[in-house]
Amino acid sequence: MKKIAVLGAGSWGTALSMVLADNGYAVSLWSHRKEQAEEILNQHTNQKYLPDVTLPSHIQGTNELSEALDQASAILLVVPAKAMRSVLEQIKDQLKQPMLFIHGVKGIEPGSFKRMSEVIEEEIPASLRTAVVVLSGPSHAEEVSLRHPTTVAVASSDLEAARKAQDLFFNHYFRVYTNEDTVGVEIGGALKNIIALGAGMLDGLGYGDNAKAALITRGLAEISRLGTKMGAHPLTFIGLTGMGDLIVTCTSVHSRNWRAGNMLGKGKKLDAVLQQMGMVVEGVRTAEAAYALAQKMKIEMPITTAIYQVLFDGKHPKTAVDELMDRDKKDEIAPLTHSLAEQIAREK
Ligand SMILES: NC(=O)C1=CN([C@@H]2O[C@H](COP(=O)(O)OP(=O)(O)OC[C@H]3O[C@@H](n4cnc5c(N)ncnc54)[C@H](OP(=O)(O)O)[C@@H]3O)[C@@H](O)[C@H]2O)C=CC1
Ligand SMILES: O=C(CO)COP(=O)(O)O
Repeated sequence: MKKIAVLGAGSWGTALSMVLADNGYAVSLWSHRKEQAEEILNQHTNQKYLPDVTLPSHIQGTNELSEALDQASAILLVVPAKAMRSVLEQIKDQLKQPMLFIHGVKGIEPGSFKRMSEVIEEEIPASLRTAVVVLSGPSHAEEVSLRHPTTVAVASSDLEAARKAQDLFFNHYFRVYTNEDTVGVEIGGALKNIIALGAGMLDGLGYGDNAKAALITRGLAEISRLGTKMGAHPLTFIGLTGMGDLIVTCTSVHSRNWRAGNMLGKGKKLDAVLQQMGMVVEGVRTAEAAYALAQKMKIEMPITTAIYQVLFDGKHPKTAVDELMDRDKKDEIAPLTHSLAEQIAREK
């Protein structure tokens, strides 16, 4: 039985381990907390992150990175974005041969504002990695752990590596598409969390479906503007990892970003919200990163800016909505066709 090392034993690392175990792989699921690793190993549960789920017995919990990596044929990283670099620093001296690196992280590194595949490529020497693949799409861990039908994309500039990742995860309830646009898949997956915070705020304020549809659609427009400027293919944003993930995260009660936004919309303070969540809410730090990138690259991102101001400048969510509605009159499509023309020119 081939072995996969899964690093990060939160909701998503655990749910993806179940998919791999269902596909016949032995999974070594690493937690940085000893008691959690022992719970997974001995009780076959992960009560904090996926209560009421029984894990297949060939998912072995471990607190030792060396044990997780021993004999593994691929590494799946599923830690919060802010922890990615430190986990890579801990594993790089333990790698004995080049490995396939896959990550399922939807965030941008705080401070450097780098995408996760860039962080992996910086930390792991080329001689120790065969390729880097990102797995992303509309996929709440809670539903995957119930084996409900789910679709995702695996993206890499190395299409063969993406196909290998597709083979690892693909099964009758987990349908996996390949994509060659790593930038678009990573930017869509990370930035949808900011819009999901906004969706929660709208619901918390008591607004309806019109406002939510507007937020999702115009949110996607500004994500696409930034993403294409960073080199993404514009069509990626209407796929699973763009529009698909926006739909699920902005409308599902499973979404931690939506739930956090909802509490903010009802007037709770950010610190209290994050404390109550007790799980990663990637959209908060990603809002900081996207706001900084938008300023640096001179991209208009009014919704991201408004959410940033609610999170960090104490702006009331209702004031943010009012200001967005009162902005200058615009054309809907012209700025997008401009980005598309730029992309076509780049590809020529
Ligand atoms: N949940 C989901 O449905 C999905 C999540 N994702 C993405 O997956 C990534 C992980 O999220 P998710 O699993 O949901 O998060 P959770 O909050 O459920 O779990 C995070 C896990 O990472 C651990 N962790 C925190 N800091 C460190 C560190 N410094 N070193 C090692 N481990 C650490 C936590 O440990 P501790 O318990 O000690 O805090 C916990 O086990 C995020 O980028 C998220 O956007 C993507 C798709 C779906
Ligand atoms: O990315 C996700 C679903 O596709 C999970 O979103 P949350 O982190 O908001 O729960």
